Amino acid sequence: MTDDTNRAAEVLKDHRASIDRLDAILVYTLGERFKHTQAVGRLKAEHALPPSDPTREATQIARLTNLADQADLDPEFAKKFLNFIIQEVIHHHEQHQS
Ligand SMILES: C=C(O[C@@H]1C=C(C(=O)O)C=C[C@H]1O)C(=O)O
Repeated sequence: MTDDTNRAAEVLKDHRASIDRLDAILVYTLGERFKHTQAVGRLKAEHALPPSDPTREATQIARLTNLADQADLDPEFAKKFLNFIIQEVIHHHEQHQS
């Protein structure tokens, strides 16, 4: 291996260590978010509220799109990602009500 290749391997290792830490943050963050949404689901079931709230979702999408812009994250990706999570939450809420 050349010095150049060795340096590249070190840089790659450092990036991957950061990626692993960030992935852990994402997983723990999602775990905490789902704890709250499950509590919301129980509350909605107890009070006969609908599983989804399109007005709240639209507010969140607008907020996240704006944050994504500031964070150099593709806003379309941020939107798709949040929608994906929200659909899972709504599915949980439907299960609470059945
Ligand atoms: C968590 C809620 O339920 C649903 C899920 C949402 C979410 O995951 O952020 C937002 C709105 C609702 O469609 C809520 O009403 O706040």
